[in-house]
Amino acid sequence: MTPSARLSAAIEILDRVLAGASAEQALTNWGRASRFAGSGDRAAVRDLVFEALRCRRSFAAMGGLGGRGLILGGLRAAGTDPAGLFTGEGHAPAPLTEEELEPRPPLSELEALDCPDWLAPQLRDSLGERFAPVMQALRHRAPVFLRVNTARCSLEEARQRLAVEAIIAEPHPLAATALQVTAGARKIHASRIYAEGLVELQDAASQAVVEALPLVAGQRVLDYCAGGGGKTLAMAARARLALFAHDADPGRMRDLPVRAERAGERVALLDGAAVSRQAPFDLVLADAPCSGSGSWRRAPEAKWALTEARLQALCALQADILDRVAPLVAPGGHLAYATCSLLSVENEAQVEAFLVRHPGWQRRDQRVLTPLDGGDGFFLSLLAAP
Ligand SMILES: C[S@@+](CC[C@H](N)C(=O)[O-])C[C@H]1O[C@@H](n2cnc3c(N)ncnc32)[C@H](O)[C@@H]1O
Repeated sequence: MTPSARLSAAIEILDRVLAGASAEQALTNWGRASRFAGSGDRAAVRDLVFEALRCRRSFAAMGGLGGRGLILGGLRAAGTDPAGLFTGEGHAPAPLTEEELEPRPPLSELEALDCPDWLAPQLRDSLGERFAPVMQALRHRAPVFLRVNTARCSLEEARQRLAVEAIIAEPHPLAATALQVTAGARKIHASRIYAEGLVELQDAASQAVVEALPLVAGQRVLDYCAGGGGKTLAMAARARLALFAHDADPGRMRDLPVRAERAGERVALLDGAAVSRQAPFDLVLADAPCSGSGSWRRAPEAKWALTEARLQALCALQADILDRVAPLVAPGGHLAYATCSLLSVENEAQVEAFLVRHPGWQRRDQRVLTPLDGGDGFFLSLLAAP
């Protein structure tokens, strides 16, 4: 595909996303219908689509809010003259209209930061002086991290084995298990070391959260919002635990048994009734559903889909989950509350309110990570039961 044809493909996909399709689904559908596109084309189109979604507000201000406008705005933001690519020849987008050629006003601060107006006060309050740098960081592609299963393989051994398959990775200070992949990331899924369960794709901040948990061999541990089980498996690699996983949507844990087997671990999946039967636990991790604001680099659509009503509903759900898991913790045990949110209303405020509702509980540790630390934004509060 020519560079212009890739732009046309991205425009078509973005139009579908703006009409309500998920980016992943729209990219998959386009890929299936475009057998002519090679792997380089697919990767380039994917990058164009995700960049436009991360920078949706600024690109729209520079080009217009539609697939064509976003791609146009993205070219202008990069200092590329769109006229050379929007030629109308072959599969290129049509030439610019007179309206598209009209000068645009300079970007406002929030436009330039790709920040929704309604959320800016909360993000400013939550992040303080880190507000602008964090919002800037969220406009760029997230790094790729691997978690090395250090129960079975050292970081250096993993690094060398990856290098043999042309995957270049370096240790990262956020977590002792983390390798940041600097080249060859697309080869990871097909690599032998991945098939053997010695490495998993996992953000470094997620790894740091698990590293901060007081896990000791022999403990009974419940991952209450397990999802795909990224943190469940990271906990399994830290110590020999009796490990249980639950999720309100059991379908999300579908791949967990296979992933656990690949890692050489055992995890018992529990439905709601089984959770009560198996309680109490020495540690319950509640990696709660949240705005996802810490991971907007990876899932940029979530930034534009979030509304005030949705945020309120998420906060109510988080409080409900905290109240449900508290009685599952053994006396003196721990409840670890985590979110990938940057908003204090989902983090510190949620924990403060829990401590008021549950006298006797004590906060033992609390950490806030932002993309400025290298990985996704994450919050962890470790609470000790009376
Ligand atoms: C942030 S995700 C978990 C990610 C996962 N821990 C990981 O590391 O891959 C939150 C999960 O909470 C689940 N969830 C939502 N409401 C819940 C509830 N009331 N009880 C338990 N899980 C819930 C969602 O289905 C979702 O899988």
